[in-house]
Amino acid sequence: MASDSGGLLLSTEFHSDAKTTDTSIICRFNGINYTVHISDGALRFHSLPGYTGPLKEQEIFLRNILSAKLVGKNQSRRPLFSPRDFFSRRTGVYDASAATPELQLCVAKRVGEQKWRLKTVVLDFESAEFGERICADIGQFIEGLRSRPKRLMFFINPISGGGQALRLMTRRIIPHLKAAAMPFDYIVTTHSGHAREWILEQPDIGKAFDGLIAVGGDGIFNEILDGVIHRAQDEKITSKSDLSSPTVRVGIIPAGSTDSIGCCIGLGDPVSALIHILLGDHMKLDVGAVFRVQDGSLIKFFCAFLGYGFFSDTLRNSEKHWLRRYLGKTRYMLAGAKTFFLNRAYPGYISYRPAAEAGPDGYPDEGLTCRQNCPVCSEVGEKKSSTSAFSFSGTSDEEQEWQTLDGRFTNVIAVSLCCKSEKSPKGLAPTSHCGDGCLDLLFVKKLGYFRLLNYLISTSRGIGPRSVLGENLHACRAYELVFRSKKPPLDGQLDTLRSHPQNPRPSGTVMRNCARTDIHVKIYCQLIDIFGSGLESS
Ligand SMILES: Nc1ncnc2c1ncn2[C@@H]1O[C@H](COP(=O)(O)OP(=O)(O)OP(=O)(O)O)[C@@H](O)[C@H]1O
Repeated sequence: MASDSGGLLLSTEFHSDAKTTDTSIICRFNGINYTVHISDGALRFHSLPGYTGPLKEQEIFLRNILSAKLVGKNQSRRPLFSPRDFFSRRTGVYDASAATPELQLCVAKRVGEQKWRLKTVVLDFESAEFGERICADIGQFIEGLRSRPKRLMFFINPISGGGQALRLMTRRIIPHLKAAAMPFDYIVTTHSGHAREWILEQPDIGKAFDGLIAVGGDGIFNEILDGVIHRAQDEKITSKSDLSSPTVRVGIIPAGSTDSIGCCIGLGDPVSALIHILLGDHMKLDVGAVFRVQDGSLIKFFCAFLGYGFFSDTLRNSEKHWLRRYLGKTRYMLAGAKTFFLNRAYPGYISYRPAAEAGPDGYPDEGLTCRQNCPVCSEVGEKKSSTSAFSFSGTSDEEQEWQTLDGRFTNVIAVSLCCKSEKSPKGLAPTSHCGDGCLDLLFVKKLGYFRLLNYLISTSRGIGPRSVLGENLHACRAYELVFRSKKPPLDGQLDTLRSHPQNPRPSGTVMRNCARTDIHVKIYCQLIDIFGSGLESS
């Protein structure tokens, strides 16, 4: 997992030319004269003798510089973010004949928790030659950063978040991309499934782009996810498949109504999410897959949440087109109120293969949460890269005993991330990890109105589900799950399971296409590489 906290420099890839670094180059920075040189991957400024102010030494980490350009001093004094820079009247072109050029650096800066912004730093040099040398060294360093994307493709869902995605793209994202000199293409989707179709049709997507970025909510991101995973496989995907990881990275700029995936990996703020993409920060994510039990065929991939019962009924009710287009986030409140008053419970016959290292009673309600450079995910990642037998299950040990459970459930959820959002600050499963190769399963048995309300309020206040639900909650961490809504002929044995066409319709965003089908859910450990660096430790 690559990450950058604040202004820390992480790279040692730069080997500056000794002649350049040893020479004293004098520049003016924030009105103060400094000698400047590059060492240990940073531009270092030392004030000249006689300076008595507080800013005797300063540094800018090269790792955080996104672009560097020389402009003639009298040609452009505008900051890089002036909207005028992005239209044809742009005039900031370096003129070698200008006697005193200035170097404009576009620098990523952490300005708060999970918040990054681009700043323009202007350095005035005594001579054009000095400016050119520093600019060339910075350019060479940036070129050498292999994790930095060179070209990006954006998919903008015009209906995400009640129509905010397009506005966000034109007003904030494109100006920042231009400031960072990042080449990009974009598609404004015209229909559901557009992004996925486009990805599947492209001959060499991994060569053309270093990242495919969703601008919208979790739905458009899942389309991209589905497209890139299908592209990476040579054969048809079934429940027996061991999937290859896509070569192209994916990303998300949150502009949807809930943006759960973005929130779980520290990308709740759109501009900060873009800056992580531009810096090339990336991490691995588990991906869940839903198969038909009957024939093992793939129904869908998911990256955060799979549900049956309360949350999925709410999502399904909120998916009505006109609600989505005009009501944005409010639609979840209306749909939630309707689901609450109906207070349905559904039968479920469940088998699951528990994860080896689950807590004392099978599930760690309190414990280590997934953060930047998470030790749990790193350990699993190392195991994955060193063991050829390692498949989806987080371990090469396939001998885990299957467990069974049945009853009537108000809510059944399987998550691969903590599923944080504005409505649930700690998430539906606060201790879930992004890349541990496990599903967190939460089975909420039938609840009365009072307990249901209590559960919903506590979720929105960040209180763990176990303390509220007690014995009404069965929670566990598992590698795979079989869910049936009608009693199976033989419990716990995958080979003998049959589908039941007369089953009630399962609900939820992921399950809605698999009406009347028994499902087999598997988690694929660290299958995709996503731009982002994880939640910062608070
Ligand atoms: N042009 C389009 N017209 C209609 N639907 C689209 C279009 N482009 C994409 N979609 C579909 O819209 C659905 C919802 O989109 P998305 O999740 O991005 O927004 P949202 O619902 O506002 O956000 P969230 O999922 O965070 O609540 C997705 O399933 C996607 O396939």
